[in-house]
Amino acid sequence: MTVTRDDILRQLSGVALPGGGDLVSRDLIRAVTIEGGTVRFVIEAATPDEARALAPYQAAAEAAVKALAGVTAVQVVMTAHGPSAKPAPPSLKIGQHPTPQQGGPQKVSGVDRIIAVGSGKGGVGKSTVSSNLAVALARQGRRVGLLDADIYGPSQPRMMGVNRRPASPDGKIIEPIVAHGVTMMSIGLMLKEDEAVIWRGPMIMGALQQLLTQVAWGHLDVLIVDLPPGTGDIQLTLCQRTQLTGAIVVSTPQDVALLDARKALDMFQKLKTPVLGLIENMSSYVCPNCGHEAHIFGHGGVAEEARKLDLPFLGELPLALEVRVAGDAGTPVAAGDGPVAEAYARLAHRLIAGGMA
Ligand SMILES: Nc1ncnc2c1ncn2[C@@H]1O[C@H](COP(=O)(O)OP(=O)(O)OP(=O)(O)O)[C@@H](O)[C@H]1O
Repeated sequence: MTVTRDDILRQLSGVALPGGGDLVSRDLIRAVTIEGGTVRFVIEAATPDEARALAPYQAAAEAAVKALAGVTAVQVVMTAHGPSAKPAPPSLKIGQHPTPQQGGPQKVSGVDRIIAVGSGKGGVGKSTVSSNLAVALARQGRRVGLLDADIYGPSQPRMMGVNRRPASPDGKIIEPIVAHGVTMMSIGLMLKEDEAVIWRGPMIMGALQQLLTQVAWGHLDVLIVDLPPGTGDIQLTLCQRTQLTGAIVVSTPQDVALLDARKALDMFQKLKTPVLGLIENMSSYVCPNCGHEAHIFGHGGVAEEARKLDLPFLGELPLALEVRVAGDAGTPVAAGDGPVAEAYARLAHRLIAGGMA
């Protein structure tokens, strides 16, 4: 049996690295060649220090590839750029007219599942849920991507603690950034801080298409897409052009938020995107001083709505100061321990058990 490049990358994506990700998702594999039963490849670290840290994983990489049927010999070379060989600044410009697409919604290469996280109303915690869910899934061993598609108000760079511009040395492919074990990309990383995006629909569609197809996502079990609030061009483009596993709708229990959540649900149904379930965020507040539990935005409204619409209710997430503080500090609360991290772990487990992530 002849081994293929994809077989090799699949094996190498099983070699997990400290700090999250694996040899493939962190984009460290270069120059894969196959000659008969002999496989050669290069592990290319960014710096000599990184190469030293990766040295113990070279043998694991070799063993993983050797385990493939048809492979008789494996030669791995570890290289490192000198400190001066930093990735070139991105020459790829985000924002262009979309290229025509034949046929119906398409898959994103290497990505097994795509979950869109939406809300009708802004500020209900959709970005918070997206980042925390991504981190919780990664902690349970899934290969997770996070795409911040909130073109008008990208908040994932702040929430995931990333402010480095992704490199695009060839001007065609963008190398995503790995943070908290999640491969992430946001349009916010490609814009200057304080730069406003003033685009019409076609430009937005083109930018989304670039973020999906020109980012080297690697092999992912699931890509979480953090949508902007509402029911606009991004939602329409994503649902019509990309094969989605489904959508999750986040709402607070407040009536006014639920009203908008219904619109988002209606949109996903019209676009024939399966709704995987609803999440109630800011469900209850436990006073850190006296332990009293209050329901600032009401309670149970989202579960009730899910029941009425015969949709799965995926869970409640509390309103907690630590959630906001962790988000602002760039380390999602799900990366730590405690009741909120546990709530996210349960949510992640439920999605994995259901084959959704
Ligand atoms: N459960 C929570 N407990 C405390 N603060 C929260 C919680 N969920 C979200 N927040 C905070 O509320 C604010 C809005 O959250 P977030 O940005 O996630 O909402 P959004 O729905 O994505 O908003 P937008 O519509 O602006 O994209 C953030 O400051 C966030 O830290």
